[in-house]
Amino acid sequence: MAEAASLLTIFGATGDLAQRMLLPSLYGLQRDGLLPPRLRILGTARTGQDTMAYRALVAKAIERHVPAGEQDAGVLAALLERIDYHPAALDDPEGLARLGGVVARMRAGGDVLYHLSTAPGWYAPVCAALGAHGLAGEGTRVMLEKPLGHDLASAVAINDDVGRFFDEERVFRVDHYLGKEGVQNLIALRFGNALFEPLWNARHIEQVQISVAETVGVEGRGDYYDGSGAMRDMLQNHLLQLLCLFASEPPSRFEPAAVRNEKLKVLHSLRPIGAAEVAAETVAGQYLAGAVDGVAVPGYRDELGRDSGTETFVALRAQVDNWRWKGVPFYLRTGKRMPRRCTEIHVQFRDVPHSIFDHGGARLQPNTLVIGLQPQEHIELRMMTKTPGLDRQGLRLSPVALDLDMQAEFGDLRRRPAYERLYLDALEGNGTLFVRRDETEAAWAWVDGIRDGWNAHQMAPRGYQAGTWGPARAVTLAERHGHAWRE
Ligand SMILES: NC(=O)C1=CN([C@@H]2O[C@H](COP(=O)(O)OP(=O)(O)OC[C@H]3O[C@@H](n4cnc5c(N)ncnc54)[C@H](OP(=O)(O)O)[C@@H]3O)[C@@H](O)[C@H]2O)C=CC1
Ligand SMILES: O=C1O[C@H](COP(=O)(O)O)[C@@H](O)[C@H](O)[C@H]1O
Repeated sequence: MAEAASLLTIFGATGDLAQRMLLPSLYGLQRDGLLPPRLRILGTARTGQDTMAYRALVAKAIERHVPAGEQDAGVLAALLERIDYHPAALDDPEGLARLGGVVARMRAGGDVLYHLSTAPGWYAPVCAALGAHGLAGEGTRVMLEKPLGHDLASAVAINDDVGRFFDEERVFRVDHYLGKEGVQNLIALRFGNALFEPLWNARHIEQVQISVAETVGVEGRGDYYDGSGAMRDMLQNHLLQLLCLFASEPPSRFEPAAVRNEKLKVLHSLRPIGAAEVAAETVAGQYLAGAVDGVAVPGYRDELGRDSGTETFVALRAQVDNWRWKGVPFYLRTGKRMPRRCTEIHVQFRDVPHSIFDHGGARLQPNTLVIGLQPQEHIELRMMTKTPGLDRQGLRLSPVALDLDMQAEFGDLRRRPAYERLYLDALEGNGTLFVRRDETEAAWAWVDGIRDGWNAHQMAPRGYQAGTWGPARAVTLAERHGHAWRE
């Protein structure tokens, strides 16, 4: 493991992501005493301001985005004490050279973590400038925000540009879902219990559903989102990462190479969905005006203020062609303006081979396991049990849920932003919960095949009313195979 960084330099330190997520996460780490003791933080952006003005912006961001019950003047003061600001326009070589001087001074011979929280178009010039000033060598690492390209070719170009200055072990590609407690709990559930592994395969599992539903629309990010859509914004990264963690073989260790090698094998086993399959195996949708939580909301095009063929919903049936998963459908879906916010994995086990309880029309229901990631973390195992009481026809059975509620189990848990985990790990040089180059490129290759198929058929997204679970066609996608989405 690398030495803990002595300097964190955040590019884009005045931006929305920095204010809503990054600074509150650093505050959380400061509060829990988890920041490396010597760590200094250097914020940089285009805005011309001094350190005191930037510290005032940080204080305001903490006040707005950290829950009131977690705010503490002493913690804030200690965090602000670590922070400096230096303005630099990324298209100004002299400005970048001056910034380089500040970095060289502040790192004081220690390791540096650069977090590029800017538009990806800046990654290449920033890395080149760091390289030119001798600030990209050993002891430095770089954390990259998504989107990492909009297709395979653009992802390769970004990776090549960054790779000219930073070796792969020093590149930390963010998928913030990997920093979520619930996602790490999926890893714990699978590899910390002997119970599930024997059942975790096509012999015992009938179907798997991975749903990431959002109630929000595009929230002022319309310009970015309209060039992206649900497939590239969510499915290419977050949903495929969840699929990989669910479906991978057990890694030999919880360490970067072992975990990422196993995830990569899953991506390579995904059966391509191309022009011949897209109509049957995928559904794209775009929300129309409707109501979410009883509040009327406009349609996507009205929100955007222009016409658009971008999908805000996608559902598909994926197949992982390997010994473990042959024949098991993985239904993935994600969408904006759904009825409720919910990220969960639903596993349906196979029916019992022969039922001894088939009397009076009674039917056994298959066991199900629900791994809830958001908004609450919970694990629910649904099993058939005897219905209490007497019945002339024999035993009657009912489904009952064994429910593990993490809040109830572990007390009043603080909801940690994913970036707390990600910063902690990147500062210490641990890439286990970051995405390796080959993973992101394999994910793009698979998604590009689907998008090429859509383009070949000129498939336009189907409308769905805001506040519903997507176009009716998404229901038939599963029903055709005898399955139903869990809602
Ligand atoms: N916001 C979000 O929820 C999410 C964002 N991301 C990604 O994070 C990155 C940042 O996003 P976000 O914070 O929303 O973007 P913003 O547009 O809010 O912020 C952009 C930041 O980049 C700086 N910047 C822009 N142009 C220049 C320039 N020429 N020279 C120097 N600095 C410049 C801005 O500085 P200044 O203010 O001084 O102009 C600002 O600090 C993007 O890659 C985005 O895709 C990923 C997931 C979610
Ligand atoms: O990466 C993204 O994720 C958010 C959803 O993240 P969550 O942590 O709130 O589940 C999504 O809204 C955004 O469009 C996307 O870029």
